[in-house]
Amino acid sequence: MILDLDIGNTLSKWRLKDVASSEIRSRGAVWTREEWRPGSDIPDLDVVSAVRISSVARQKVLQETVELLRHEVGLVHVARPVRESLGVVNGYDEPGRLGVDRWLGALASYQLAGACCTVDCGSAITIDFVLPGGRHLGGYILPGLRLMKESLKLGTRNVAIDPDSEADELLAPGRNTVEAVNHGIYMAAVSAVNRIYGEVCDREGVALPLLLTGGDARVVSRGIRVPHALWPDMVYGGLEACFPQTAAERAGRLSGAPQIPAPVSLEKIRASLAFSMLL
Ligand SMILES: Nc1ncnc2c1ncn2[C@@H]1O[C@H](COP(=O)(O)OP(=O)(O)O)[C@@H](O)[C@H]1O
Ligand SMILES: CC(C)(COP(=O)(O)O)[C@@H](O)C(=O)NCCC(=O)O
Ligand SMILES: [K+]
Repeated sequence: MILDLDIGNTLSKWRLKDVASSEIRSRGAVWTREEWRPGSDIPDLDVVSAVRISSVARQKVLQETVELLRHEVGLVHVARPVRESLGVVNGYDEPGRLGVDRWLGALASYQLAGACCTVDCGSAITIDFVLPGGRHLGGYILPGLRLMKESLKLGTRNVAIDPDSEADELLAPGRNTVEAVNHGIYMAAVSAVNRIYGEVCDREGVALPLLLTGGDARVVSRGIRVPHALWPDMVYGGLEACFPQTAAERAGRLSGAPQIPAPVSLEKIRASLAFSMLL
């Protein structure tokens, strides 16, 4: 089995993948701030022959995790952002400073769609762009839904936005504090994604495929006006692309990869941008 780890600022996600069949056997998540120890929440390491890690948590979390795993597993791959990989050229002035989750998401999406806007809705919401040809432009970082809510300190942090709510409901004026906060931050997040996507496509003169991932991707998706795909395993896809272990991975097939809907035309993107600027 391959153990894939995606350690974010809030949750450490894991999944076990069968080397022979390339199937995902199990998955789970633990809070990152709690010490990460194999146990009831974590799979049995006896069956693991290789580990692949993406981590944006404190250095210490990664160090401890790697130390622990090296004792038990022969092969431990830790992903790092680099200047160029798999046809993508990192847009950061200092490539090593780009969050590795952003880098892996961009690599996976570029492999799948040839060019992309990737949106990772986790503790932070990150938006990255890769042009046809592989130039990563850099991106945007804003607080995620949960962080925005916590920063208001209105005692609403434990009331999550129901991911099944309709966008129309979430965009209506709130009639109590929880609603007002939830709808406010929702509006902030989806407006930013819609606007940034439109601005960058306009600027670069290309309608890019749009892909979403992260714990809040489903709910953010409801407010995105243009065609897009949800890919919960996008960061894992980057690990597969960087450190292929199975026959399917070596052939470039990324697990759980979605169908990518054709983006709307650049003319439409520009028209909607012009309209929003009138308001
Ligand atoms: N069951 C859940 N437990 C915790 N957070 C969740 C859950 N479902 C959705 N979320 C949302 O997902 C976010 C975490 O998403 P994730 O992509 O795992 O973030 P990160 O990679 O930063 O750890 C939380 O901030 C929260 O808003
Ligand atoms: C921006 C992030 C905090 C997002 O992390 P996440 O929300 O997935 O936990 C992470 O990608 C990170 O630490 N990046 C380093 C800074 C940068 O990308 O510029
Ligand atoms: K994120």
